[in-house]
Amino acid sequence: MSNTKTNATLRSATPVGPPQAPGAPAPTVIPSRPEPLALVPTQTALIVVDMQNAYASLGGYVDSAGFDISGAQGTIAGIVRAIEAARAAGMLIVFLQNGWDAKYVEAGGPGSPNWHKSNALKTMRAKPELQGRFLAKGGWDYELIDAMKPQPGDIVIPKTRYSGFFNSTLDSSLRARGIRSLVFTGIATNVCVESSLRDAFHLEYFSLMLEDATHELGGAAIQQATVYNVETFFGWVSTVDAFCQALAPATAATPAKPETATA
Ligand SMILES: NC(=O)N/C=C\C(=O)O
Repeated sequence: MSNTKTNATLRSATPVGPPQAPGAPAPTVIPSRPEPLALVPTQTALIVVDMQNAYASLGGYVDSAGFDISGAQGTIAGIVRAIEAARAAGMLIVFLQNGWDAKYVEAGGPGSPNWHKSNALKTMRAKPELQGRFLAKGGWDYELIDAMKPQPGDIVIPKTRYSGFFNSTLDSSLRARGIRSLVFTGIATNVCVESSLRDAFHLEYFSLMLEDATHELGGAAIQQATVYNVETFFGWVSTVDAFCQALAPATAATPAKPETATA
């Protein structure tokens, strides 16, 4: 929770959200900071960022590279609850999946900043016995964790860089379905979640981040930095409990209608 003076001053009780055409379904108001956010569930997608063994399982890439993922279990439980509530309310569920082909061509060579900054690539270069282990399509590390297997109607979108919008079909998939608002969950708060949410802002989506359904790479202060950035500059911040409770009436009124599977 961010307690800055600036945010306290700018907080408001009046809901905001995408404009609605006359006759559009009534929005659901999610308690959030700095204002409540009004979302129409059928025009909203829950984005699950990179919940792969690489980021959420012991022995995966970030664990092997030395990051602390001891909090990931709580994050997983929060995401599972958010997915269930979102699906029941008729929201689209989108799983982002980060990685590259088995030969790492998509990762870029020394001419790409990704080659120099990716801790997966750096760890494999430092320990050649691990070469091919991390984030390679077809491998265990790349797979979504067991708790998050997509269901019919969900969408899985591969990506090769931190932002889910870069060189991917995410934006066109959302626009084709009339999606105006996004709810962000996943790992890592400060890398792929924040990169994707920032791009969503520039593409005119209203973005909500569920802070307890995200996990950082770098420590608690890093988590707070992203929460501050989202709340102050790029979107809105809420919790899994607040999200699920707000959607409960919508869930009762709107039976889930899965779309044609594209996963
Ligand atoms: N999913 C992520 O936030 N990834 C962060 C770092 C990486 O992929 O190296």
